[in-house]
Amino acid sequence: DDGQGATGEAIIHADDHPGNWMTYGRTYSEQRYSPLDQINRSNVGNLKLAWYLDLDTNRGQEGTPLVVDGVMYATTNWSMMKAVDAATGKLLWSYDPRVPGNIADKGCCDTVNRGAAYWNGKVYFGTFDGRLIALDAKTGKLVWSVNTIPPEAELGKQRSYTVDGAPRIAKGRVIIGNGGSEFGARGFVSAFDAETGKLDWRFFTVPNPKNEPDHAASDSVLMNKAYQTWSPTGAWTRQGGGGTVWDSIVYDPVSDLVYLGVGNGSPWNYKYRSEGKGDNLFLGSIVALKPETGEYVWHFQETPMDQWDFTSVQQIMTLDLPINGETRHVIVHAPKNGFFYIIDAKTGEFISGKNYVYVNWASGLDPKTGRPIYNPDALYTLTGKEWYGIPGDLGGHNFAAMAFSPKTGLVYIPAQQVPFLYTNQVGGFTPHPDSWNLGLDMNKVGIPDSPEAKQAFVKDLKGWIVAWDPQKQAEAWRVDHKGPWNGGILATGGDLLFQGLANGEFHAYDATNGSDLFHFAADSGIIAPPVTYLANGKQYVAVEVGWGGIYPFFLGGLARTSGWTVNHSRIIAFSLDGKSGPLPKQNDQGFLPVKPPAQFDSKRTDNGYFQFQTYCAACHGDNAEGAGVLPDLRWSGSIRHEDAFYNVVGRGALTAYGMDRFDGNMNPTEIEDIRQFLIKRANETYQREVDARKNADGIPEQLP
Ligand SMILES: O=C(O)c1cc(C(=O)O)c2c(n1)C(=O)C(=O)c1cc(C(=O)O)[nH]c1-2
Ligand SMILES: [Ca+2]
Repeated sequence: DDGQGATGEAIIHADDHPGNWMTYGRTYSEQRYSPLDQINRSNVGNLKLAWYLDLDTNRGQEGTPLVVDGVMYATTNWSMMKAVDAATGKLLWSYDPRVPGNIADKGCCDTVNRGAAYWNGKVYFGTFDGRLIALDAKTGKLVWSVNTIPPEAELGKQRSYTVDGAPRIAKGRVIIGNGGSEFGARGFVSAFDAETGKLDWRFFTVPNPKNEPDHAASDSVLMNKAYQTWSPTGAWTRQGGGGTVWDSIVYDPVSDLVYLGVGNGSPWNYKYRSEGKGDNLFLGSIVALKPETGEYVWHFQETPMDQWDFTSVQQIMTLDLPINGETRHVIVHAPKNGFFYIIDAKTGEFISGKNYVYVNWASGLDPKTGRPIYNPDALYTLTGKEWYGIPGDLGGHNFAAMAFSPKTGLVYIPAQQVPFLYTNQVGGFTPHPDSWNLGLDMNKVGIPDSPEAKQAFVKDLKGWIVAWDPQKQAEAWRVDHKGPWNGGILATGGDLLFQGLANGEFHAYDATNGSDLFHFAADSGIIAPPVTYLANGKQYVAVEVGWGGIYPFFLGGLARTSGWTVNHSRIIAFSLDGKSGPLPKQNDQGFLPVKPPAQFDSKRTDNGYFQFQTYCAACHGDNAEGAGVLPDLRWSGSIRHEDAFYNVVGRGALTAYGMDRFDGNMNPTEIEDIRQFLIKRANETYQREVDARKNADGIPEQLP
């Protein structure tokens, strides 16, 4: 017995039953390539909607649905699970773990969920409040549920642990990480027995603040190797250090290793975090572990001294690649920092790396070690000056999955350009409970303030597919999109690529040259990756529709430049003989501008802006302009009266809908300052937004 079990063998031999999609990236290699070819270049133009299922959450949908023997298991926003007849879209059962509404603000980036794992008749998924749940795949009944966050993780006022990534299963162990590095967190992953839910091992990705044993699998490597790369007294000792594993965890049966994609530092500010000293292992790294024990095997650090939110959590893919006449089993990786890495999957040896998007923070990688050659100006926490970084905190590529086609030899990356203005917090590191704690000036970061700089920033926003040739380490061709934050990619044996876009269109492209062969109006922005499967012998392509995630939350109104849609979250599925026609017409005007109160106290609006940017902007949009996912506060009824506003923001009248109460963070005067600021912003922008609704695309001509 090699410990794989029947499901492990089925995933390893996925191509023997290509009708299923049994794990997040379809195979352990996470290539997101399906050999199915009933739908191909010659007939994809006839693709039709086969069914759709409206979801009960109109927020970001990032899930990869699994399909096992004709049943689809889809996770949706607020950590809900739905089992659906994959041929008809009929709901078979659903499971709501009842995540408390007031914890939406404990995560940085929308209450999303990226998917489930399947093993031996059970489906597994994580919840935003930190649980891992196993359900009977047939009935949807609870088998077990565990809290993945240990008490010793110190869930304190400044710490936060949320789970939104898909669990992966290696040799009967369910492995799951979490998010939280924007608030304060110490990253770790846990492995649970798939049958019983019993904790098997745990691995912390950054050292114990006192360099003491955690009695975890990571103890020896952290104490012997990692601790020396941190200053002993930096803010990380209180703030956790970061390194959350919030997305990619991959088991590779060829090397028999588990790979973790490790996230950014906490706080972001390297000067405050580690007194400007050390590489800070294992931030921005891939770490390889033994699946049975969690024992450390190797690591490769992509971003030493992280200060840009350059997570290496982005999808880890393995493939066999001819390099200098020899086939090597490698990891290919396109993390946020903008470089495409090829790494030996067994040893972690750096083979090569090249930027797949424009980058200004490094001029390249050292050809021997793979260490970035820094632009000194990019080390803004050391220079003390502002830095307009490309990529910015959202990366050249974020959670949207890339795909590889063994037929073309190309990797297809949903790439983007979203700059970020990095500005240090002055006067030392000051954390705020329940807020992003970056060590950056929240009034100045992100998007530049002056109208000219803002216009230039909008011009810099870009989104496209890079077809990347890993053998040449060069771009083969590209498909341009309207803007950033488009969906993940699926490649198929029909020589097709499928991708949903931020502007609400679903497309099929020719995998050999990018020609646009099919598009469908899904009416709402798509950020999730499509899957394909067979039901009753017929090929379907399906995707979750729903606009959200961090991009529209934080960029707010500017995110509309990717294509304005109003969110109606759904699962949609296509086949060549689909009969479900176009989607029904829905409200396509979004949150309509409502004439605001005329009066506001201009002595209070500056502090209101400060409080808003600190506590509200990450969800309700920079400078109070919404992007159509959560309520646009400029037009909210509650800004019309001081008490009404305080009931929502201070006392939590809307906690059931995901709006936490903030009376523990701000006093009534500060909350009223925010209301005054919102009325000011509503007056400044009302006419522009009314006029914008008359444009065909609903986007203001003058942004900002
Ligand atoms: O540092 C972290 O712990 C953390 C967590 C998450 C998350 O859990 O979703 C994101 C990020 N960082 C992040 O940097 C990021 O760009 C991001 C985008 C998204 C998303 O789902 O839209 N999540 C996250
Ligand atoms: Ca982060």
